[in-house]
Amino acid sequence: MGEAPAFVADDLPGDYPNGFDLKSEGHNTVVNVGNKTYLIGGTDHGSKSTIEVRVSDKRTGGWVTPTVLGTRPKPSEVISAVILNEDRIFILKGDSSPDDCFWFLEVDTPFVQEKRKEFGTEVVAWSKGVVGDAKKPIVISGPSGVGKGTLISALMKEFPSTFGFSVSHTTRAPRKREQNGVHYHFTERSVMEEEIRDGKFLEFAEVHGNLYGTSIEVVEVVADAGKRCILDIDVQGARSVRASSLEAIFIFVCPPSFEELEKRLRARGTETEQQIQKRLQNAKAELEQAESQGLFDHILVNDDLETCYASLKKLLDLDEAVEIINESSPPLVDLPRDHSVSKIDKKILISCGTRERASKNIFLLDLSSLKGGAPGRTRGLDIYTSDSMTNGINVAVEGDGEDLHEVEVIQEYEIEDEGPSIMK
Ligand SMILES: Nc1ncnc2c1ncn2[C@@H]1O[C@H](COP(=O)(O)OP(=O)(O)OP(=O)(O)O)[C@@H](O)[C@H]1O
Ligand SMILES: Nc1nc2c(ncn2[C@@H]2O[C@H](COP(=O)(O)O)[C@@H](O)[C@H]2O)c(=O)[nH]1
Repeated sequence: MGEAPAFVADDLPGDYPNGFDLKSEGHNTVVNVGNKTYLIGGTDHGSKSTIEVRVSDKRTGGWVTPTVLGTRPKPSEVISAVILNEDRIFILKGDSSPDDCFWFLEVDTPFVQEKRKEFGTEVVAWSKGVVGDAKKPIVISGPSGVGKGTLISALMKEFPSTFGFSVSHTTRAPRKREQNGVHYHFTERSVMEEEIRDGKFLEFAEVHGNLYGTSIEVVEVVADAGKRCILDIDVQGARSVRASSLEAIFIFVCPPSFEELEKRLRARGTETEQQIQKRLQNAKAELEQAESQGLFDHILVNDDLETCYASLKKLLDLDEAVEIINESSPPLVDLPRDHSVSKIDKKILISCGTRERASKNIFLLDLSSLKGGAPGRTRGLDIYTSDSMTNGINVAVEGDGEDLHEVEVIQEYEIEDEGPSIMK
């Protein structure tokens, strides 16, 4: 079992850090992961009003405020936590809306380890848990002028409810007809550099002499709208996303020939001769890198536009002009305010009821098929009610309900075949 203990002041290595005090005890949870202690919660949120995190290394003592990546959850008066794989903490917010009760705080995933090196600070990353199996984001790369934007526009036009475009930030000047916030978030280099230092970007790269980047927030906004995110980014960016926890499908679009690429770039008429030369020069390197082992899942040759678009739809499993709206809208669960959690293998048991009045009503959260992670969303959570489990589950609540954390599973439980039930 990897259950986090309930908050007790004695668990703290030292005094309360800033933003946490005695008043907030019930709103906090303390989790020990390896040599580190994580204090999650706090009441002194100020105007930002989000859950705070402090970290203490048992070897050095004292509290550190980490660099926090991803959207932070709103505060909760009832927080429970469970450690998963020693690299992330699963958080349940008992008094939150159904779409806001499951969260993951990544503390030592490969993404966090990389960012820790990059920033030279303690780093944690939030990711919201999504019930059900939302589809993976799509990363589309390829040399400038190959037709990525044209293909993406066609997809967005034909399937407006399915896809959401990740509007990048860039320091390049807008072209005629490009709108701020629609095609790009046009920004000053100094502002973008500061935001990069603050950890706001999933990835960023210097491309053709300008800075481009995908903000974590943009990807989360698309996911929260229930849409599948499409990222149009260069090969360096694709490499960074591949290294992150954001599980995506990576597609590289190739021109039929270098001459045709040059023709398209010139015909578009948006770059100066000098810029065209630079983009063509970079295209050579990008075409070579497309072959890098394990970087791209699919390579599409954009010769005839219609044929290429049909191939793209085929590999994304899209039926001709049939858009399934809300296909993956997640099932909802109303997590009771009074509950306790325990972990067995890859399953989490949520027992309802107060400590004084124990109830045997149990929800089971299956974590075995988790996908994705910070930044963005952790998908694939499955919820089962005690009704949908056979009587193979036999839970003994020890004592008089005083300590509901002591839940002992006597037999292995089975789940009926009909799949996850939807709880409201
Ligand atoms: N299959 C095709 N055949 C001929 N022209 C095409 C084809 N696909 C796209 N084009 C044209 O090529 C030009 C470049 O396309 P687009 O702007 O979509 O490229 P891009 O890959 O998004 O470029 P960038 O990376 O610079 O944004 C456009 O004028 C577009 O109309
Ligand atoms: N790494 C990233 N690359 C990006 C991003 N947004 C766009 N791009 C790539 O830049 C070039 C040039 O684009 P243009 O609009 O100036 O023609 C192109 O290859 C895009 O894919 C980003 O957020 N990150």
